[in-house]
Amino acid sequence: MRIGVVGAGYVGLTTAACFAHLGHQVVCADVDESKVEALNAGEVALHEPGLSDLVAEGLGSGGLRFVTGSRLSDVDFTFVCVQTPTGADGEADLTAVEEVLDQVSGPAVVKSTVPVGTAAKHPGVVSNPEFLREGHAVEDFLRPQRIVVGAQDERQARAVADLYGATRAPVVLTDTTSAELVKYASNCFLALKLSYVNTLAELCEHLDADIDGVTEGMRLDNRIGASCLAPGPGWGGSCLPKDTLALLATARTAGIDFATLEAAISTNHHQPRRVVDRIREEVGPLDGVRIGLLGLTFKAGTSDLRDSPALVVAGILSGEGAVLVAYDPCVEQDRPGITVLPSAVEAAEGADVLLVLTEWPEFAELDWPELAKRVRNPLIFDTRGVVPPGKAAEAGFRLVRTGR
Ligand SMILES: NC(=O)C1=CN([C@@H]2O[C@H](COP(=O)(O)OP(=O)(O)OC[C@H]3O[C@@H](n4cnc5c(N)ncnc54)[C@H](O)[C@@H]3O)[C@@H](O)[C@H]2O)C=CC1
Ligand SMILES: O=C(O)[C@H]1O[C@H](OP(=O)(O)OP(=O)(O)OC[C@H]2O[C@@H](n3ccc(=O)[nH]c3=O)[C@H](O)[C@@H]2O)[C@H](O)[C@@H](O)[C@@H]1O
Repeated sequence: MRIGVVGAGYVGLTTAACFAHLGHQVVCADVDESKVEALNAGEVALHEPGLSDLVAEGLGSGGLRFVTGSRLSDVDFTFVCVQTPTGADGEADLTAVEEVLDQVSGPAVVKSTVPVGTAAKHPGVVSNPEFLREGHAVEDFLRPQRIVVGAQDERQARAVADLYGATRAPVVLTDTTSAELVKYASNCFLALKLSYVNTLAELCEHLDADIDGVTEGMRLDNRIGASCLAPGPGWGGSCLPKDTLALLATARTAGIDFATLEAAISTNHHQPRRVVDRIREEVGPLDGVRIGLLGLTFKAGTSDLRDSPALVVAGILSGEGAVLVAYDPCVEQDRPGITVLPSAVEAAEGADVLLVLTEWPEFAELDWPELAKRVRNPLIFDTRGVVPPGKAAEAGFRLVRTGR
């Protein structure tokens, strides 16, 4: 099939490259001219395993090309993959989506996360929400756990589902409104789980229990499931925060009191402050205290800093006068109030505290004796549970772990 994709961000570029890999003829448009130029030269700025290879494969075979703009012609389907940031009152801002939909001539398929009821306002528009995780975008697209397609008639829905043919995932065909709600319902459920576990971690600290043991016992129950049970400095990223606010706004408009979702959001706001409070309890006032941050991205496996809880924690620390340096395997540029250094050892130089904010696996393998030589005070706060307690203790560090 001839597939058009509008938007070459995380979702659009992955969609375009993967559909080309599945044998379709794909053209991907973006308004960002420099992005399009780089992509046509095979340069992929996103840190996504396998994505550069698929883009190179598509460009090489002629099955994938990039153009500047929003309007595509001579395609069988146009996938809309532009951003939907938080707008007024928490609702998703549909400016970019509406702009693209106004220009599509043939069948349009919305992959962007849009408020429930959006597709129904546009005759013939199909909803096909995307569930990929950053850092696993290609893997999740090619081996999805499900494909959800909402359409006004079943034949149209089936035609869109068939585009994924080779992925053999379970397919849910439904109406557009339900498909749009599946997306928000899923992201918000993950947020509920994460806020629940972050509060459990806080409780563990007061009860002298160990969150790792607690979640190990929970995750063996299939009904609970194994994912989203690792506590951290709060959930972030470009989607969970905006999608929780958007569903809450939808519920408010419908006159529904979505108390569990509201609680998940307010619990999350409390997490960065909790990290800072715990550090202050240990070291006293933070003015002039040098802190070596390990990790800045919103989670491991991505270079994405959008809505990163690590940056929220850093902002509070900096507001209290702490001096911040950082190391992150995927971040090179300084951030406001944070000097970014090229290695963990350099971030440890002269530090009063080391603070782990992202669960990069390499943080489990750091040269602890070398770090211990560099710091001024051998104290580590680990909000992600990645630092091996035995090795840290052997090197002379005192380790404080969230939820333990
Ligand atoms: N990032 C993720 O992991 C996931 C995101 N989503 C949803 O997918 C949508 C897109 O998200 P991302 O890919 O992260 O966004 P992004 O911000 O990375 O990419 C959006 C792209 O669209 C382009 N664009 C904007 N307006 C345009 C227009 N009128 N014509 C052509 N191009 C235009 C931008 O230049 C940008 O390159 C959002 O609704 C998001 O909620 C859904 C699942 C996963
Ligand atoms: O709509 C979206 O954009 C996507 O949002 C999330 O994907 P993503 O934002 O890539 O991140 P997750 O891996 O879900 O993590 C979200 C946040 O929760 C945190 N988290 C996750 C898991 C966990 O056990 N503990 C934990 O603190 C992460 O550090 C991160 O800050 C969903 O997992 C995807 O299914 C969805 O498609």
